[in-house]
Amino acid sequence: MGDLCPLIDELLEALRRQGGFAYAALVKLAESGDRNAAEEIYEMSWEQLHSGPWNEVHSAWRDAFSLACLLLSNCIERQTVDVVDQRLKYLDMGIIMGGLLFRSHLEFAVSAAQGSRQSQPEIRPLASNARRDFFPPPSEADAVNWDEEDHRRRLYLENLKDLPPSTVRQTRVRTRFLPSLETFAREFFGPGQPVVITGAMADWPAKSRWKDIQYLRRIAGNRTVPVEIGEHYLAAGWKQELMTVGELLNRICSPDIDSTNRPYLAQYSLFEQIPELNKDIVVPDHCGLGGGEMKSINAWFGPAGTVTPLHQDPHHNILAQVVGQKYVRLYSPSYSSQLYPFPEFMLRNSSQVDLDRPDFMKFPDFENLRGMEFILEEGDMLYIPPKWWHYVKALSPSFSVSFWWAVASPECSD
Ligand SMILES: O=C(O)CCC(=O)C(=O)O
Ligand SMILES: [Fe+2]
Repeated sequence: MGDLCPLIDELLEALRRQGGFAYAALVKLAESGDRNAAEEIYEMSWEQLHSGPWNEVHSAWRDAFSLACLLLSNCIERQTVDVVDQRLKYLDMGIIMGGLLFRSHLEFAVSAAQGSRQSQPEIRPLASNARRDFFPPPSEADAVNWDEEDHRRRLYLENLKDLPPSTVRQTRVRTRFLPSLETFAREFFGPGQPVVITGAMADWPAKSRWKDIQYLRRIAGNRTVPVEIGEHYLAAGWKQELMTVGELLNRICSPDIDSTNRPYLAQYSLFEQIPELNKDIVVPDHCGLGGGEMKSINAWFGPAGTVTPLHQDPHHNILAQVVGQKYVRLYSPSYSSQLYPFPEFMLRNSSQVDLDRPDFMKFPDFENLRGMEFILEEGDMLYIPPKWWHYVKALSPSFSVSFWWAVASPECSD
């Protein structure tokens, strides 16, 4: 723990400046490094982390939480049966909820813990009802032509009943097979028009690897991640839970999923936490356009039926559909007032209109609004320009990756 000392001193100084009772406990911890002190800090910082809005939690408390996780993971007795799993649990908690001060120590400890597993047998047995490959290839017999002009945009009959109703015929999105960067920039990026890019994911290792449950279990099965539970983030009863990827896979394969317990690993920086999965994806060249910077690369992984309600984001977005299919509805930002954004500041980028159960009495301007609707197929990339409203529903178990980037102009700096 020698190299931790300067960082602990830095943390102590930050907390001392903040004042409060934690300082004394941390001094004790720094001096003793014993388990009781680590537990004390864990509990104190956990309480602070949950004491108010996330962005108001002082960063020193997040760092204190990371440190406690790091120390506690080190305290797991070697004789413990699932010592690696328990260590990883603490380390992942530190990575997910903690600050950045001890991040590299946490990551190093993850590698060390995993290295020590080499000789141990494979993780957990599959749930009895789980199929090995839970993404069976679509059968032609189940498919209907979705659009006369575009036979590839098919819809699976069994899912038709679950799609959001439309009162007007929505328009199609434009589709391009492997457009050059120049074409993409001129026709879509520049004018701010969405497009489905096909054929651009052939070199993604993820395309074959992520269909295999055993692969995901092997790489990430015992890693803890934050999972959303419920219909969607605006619905009553929605919550977040920490669980391992193994547990998430069991739930995705379970026949008992309904809107109250549907899990969704949504908008999560999985590839920072698990760099091995990062090797399976390829950052699209498009994300360099505009000379700006990558804002975030997020995973979206869940069973059929996950919904992301109608909302807009401030960044350029390439949503890459790695496994499965998703139904997408898009509306231009020029229709924002007809989409009735929530008045509350925190929700102002979400529409009050529930696309699955639209209330035309309450939101009359929405009734005849024309958007785009289509199926995002496996291997497709959807470009969503900044501020375009989007609603997304998975039609099968699905794994997508979003790339958000900003251009080097004041309009998108946040
Ligand atoms: O795939 C989803 O469920 C939503 C994706 C999304 O909202 C985004 O990439 O910004
Ligand atoms: Fe979004």
